[in-house]
Amino acid sequence: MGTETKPLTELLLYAASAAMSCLVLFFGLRQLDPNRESSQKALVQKKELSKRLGRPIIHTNVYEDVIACDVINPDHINVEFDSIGGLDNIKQALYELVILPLQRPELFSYGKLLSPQKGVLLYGPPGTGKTMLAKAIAKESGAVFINVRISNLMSKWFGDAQKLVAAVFSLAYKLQPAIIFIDEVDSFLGQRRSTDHEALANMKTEFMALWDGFTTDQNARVMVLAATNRPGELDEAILRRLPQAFEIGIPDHSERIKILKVILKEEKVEDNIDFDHISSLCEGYTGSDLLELCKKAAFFSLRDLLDDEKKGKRCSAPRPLSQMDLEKVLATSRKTRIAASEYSGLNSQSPAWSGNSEEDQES
Ligand SMILES: Nc1ncnc2c1ncn2[C@@H]1O[C@H](COP(=O)(O)OP(=O)(O)OP(=O)(O)O)[C@@H](O)[C@H]1O
Repeated sequence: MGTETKPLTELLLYAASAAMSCLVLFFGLRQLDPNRESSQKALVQKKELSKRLGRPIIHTNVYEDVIACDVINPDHINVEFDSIGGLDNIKQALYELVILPLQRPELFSYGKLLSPQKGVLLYGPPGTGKTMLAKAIAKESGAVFINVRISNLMSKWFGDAQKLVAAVFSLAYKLQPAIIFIDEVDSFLGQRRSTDHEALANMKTEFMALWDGFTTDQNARVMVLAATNRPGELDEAILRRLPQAFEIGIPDHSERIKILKVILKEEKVEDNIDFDHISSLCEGYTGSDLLELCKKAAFFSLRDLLDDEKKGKRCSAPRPLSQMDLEKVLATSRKTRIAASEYSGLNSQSPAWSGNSEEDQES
């Protein structure tokens, strides 16, 4: 090898080792990045969202990326108003107050009287369908559903919680129409206590300020839906921002019939089920209890199929669910109005707007 090629070889070697060092540094730092996993997840979500919106990926900051993980594309929500049994008056009111302004904002631009609500509260016992209703609203209005998890904001991102709260609103604005859903709102925006951590107090203040900003912005197709089992624990300042509140109470007899029919709509069931009778055996049951009842009842037909198989019979599918299956479950469960009584105990100091409760209507 000639003496003139030696410097060239050395140069190449230097270049190769410098390139290797850069690569090692680059990949090493990427591995050490604590936000790597959530950024990757958020990028996938962003691509999905941009596909639905039919436009390039929106520019987001790192905080919005974290929130993007909790954004649900309405096309992927499998709950619609028809999947909810009962609550007919509430569904109608929510259509006018929430869905219409998101779908057809131009209708609400004539004068102040028709200016859209920016926040609605759903309150009532657990399992009565508040989350389901919020998702159905997002589905029906084509709005992205941002499920704000306070635990997410407060846990590993504790120091940045205020920035994350800001990101909830800025992302909602970028993706509008959008619904910001805050489940268990009392745990986040409940009455202020002297024991509240400073970060939580700051987060609440930030949330209220941003919310007020949206309320006055006519171009924002963003709605806050809040849900709680403990309306009595909400801060006065929050109640003022949620003038429209709906009690999602324990269903009555006719609503239970509707819920049972909705739950069993797509299932294989016998034609002669006496829904009126079954409903009368389910006093105090919530929609969630009724779902559990039907799930347990469905196991009887599965057990029959397995028994038949043991006896050497060939069965292609379990038999349809029968009235007897439902009655058997009801006979073994001692479920009464526990949920209802717990609820009224929890909310003995009900706010002024909770006057028309299920209990009142029935008595
Ligand atoms: N009115 C209803 N019609 C049909 N199904 C219902 C109804 N209410 C509740 N369910 C069933 O119960 C499940 C639980 O309801 P959901 O989570 O919406 O209740 P929730 O009021 O938000 O409860 P929590 O306060 O515990 O969050 C729903 O996913 C649905 O399957």
